[in-house]
Amino acid sequence: MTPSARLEAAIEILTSIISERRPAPDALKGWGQAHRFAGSGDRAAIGGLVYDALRRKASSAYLMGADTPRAVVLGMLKRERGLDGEAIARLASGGQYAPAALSDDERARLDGASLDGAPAHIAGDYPDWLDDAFAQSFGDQRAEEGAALASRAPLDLRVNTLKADREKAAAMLADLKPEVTPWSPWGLRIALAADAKAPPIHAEPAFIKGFVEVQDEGSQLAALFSGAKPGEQALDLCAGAGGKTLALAAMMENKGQLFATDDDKRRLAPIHERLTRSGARNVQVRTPKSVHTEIDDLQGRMDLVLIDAPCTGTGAWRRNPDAKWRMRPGALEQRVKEQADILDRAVGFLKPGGRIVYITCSLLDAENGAQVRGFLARHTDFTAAAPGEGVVPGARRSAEGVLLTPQTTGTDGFFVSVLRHS
Ligand SMILES: C[S@@+](CC[C@H](N)C(=O)[O-])C[C@H]1O[C@@H](n2cnc3c(N)ncnc32)[C@H](O)[C@@H]1O
Repeated sequence: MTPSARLEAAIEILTSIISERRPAPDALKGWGQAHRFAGSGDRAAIGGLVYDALRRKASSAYLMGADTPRAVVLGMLKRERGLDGEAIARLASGGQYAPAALSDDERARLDGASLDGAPAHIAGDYPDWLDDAFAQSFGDQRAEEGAALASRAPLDLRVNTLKADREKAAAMLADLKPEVTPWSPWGLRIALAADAKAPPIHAEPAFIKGFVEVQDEGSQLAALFSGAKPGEQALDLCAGAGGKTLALAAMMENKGQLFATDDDKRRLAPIHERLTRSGARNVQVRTPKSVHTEIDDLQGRMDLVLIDAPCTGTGAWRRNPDAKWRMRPGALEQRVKEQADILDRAVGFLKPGGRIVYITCSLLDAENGAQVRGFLARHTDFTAAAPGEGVVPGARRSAEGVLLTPQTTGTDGFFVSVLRHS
């Protein structure tokens, strides 16, 4: 396909995402099935255009003075890809399979429009209704924080120290030019170009042998900040597919016990294969039963209960730009209630002096600082602390926890609080 035809396809797919409220992966897959002639390079390039348009939807529409899918895609080429009016006119040529030729107004906007004077939620590309929440978290930095959250994320890997060290893993992955991540002691980073497909990391010998796992550096740091130690008794209460569990297991060097569970057995299922590959031998997976008795025997026995809580996922918008425009206020209320319930449940599993490490991939105070303040008000025998002092100098620290963001630490957004029983 020509670059112009890819652009036309991206406009068509964005139309289906916006007008039919279709999830982006679903719309991209549907288009691929209906256009079998498109090769994998075409599909990756079109996916890159669609995701970049979603990332910069509000600011691109503002530049173009219209919020149609065509305007958003054209504006994105200027805003995200740095193309000038001339280059965009060559793509939108009006030729066969190409988008219609630029109107005079479109051309004028692509040549001259800017974001000067745009409100924070436009310059930061986040939903208008979240502006108060962003202001609470970031004050007058919210446009910059939002813009960083709208950027493309790299591919981060965590080196599994049960099997390899960073040098060895990097040498095995040399073709992909991995770089050491700035903060995590286990991280390797692979930069992704806009049109490049993510490398098939699952097919790399380093992955197959369990030397590396895919994990954002922010998620690695959240695990690091748990302070899990060899010999401890630890419970990962929201283990999901096991991203944090695997990191904790490596920190514990196969000594002590790590229990992993989750409310949803389908989410938990992939953990078994991942644990086998990792060489972790001190992890017991407790699959949920219909009546929740699977971890009753752990009451009062844990040094550490990790809660990687269900949350709005606002911190992961770099990876899932579709989600930010689909999020609704009711989802935040629901998550806040679930988080409070899980925090209260965790208390019973601690031994005296034990700690809860509460993690979200949210940037919203309701799920972070306010959630911790609520917990402390209900449980006066706990204190809160922000972990990781000196590890990540740019991160925002508060009495309740530490907040990592794409803008300050170059990671996904993560909040971590250590709640210690006194
Ligand atoms: C952020 S995800 C966990 C991600 C995982 N820890 C990782 O690092 O890959 C949150 C998880 O919490 C689970 N969850 C939601 N409500 C829960 C509850 N009440 N108790 C336990 N787990 C719950 C969800 O099924 C989901 O897998």
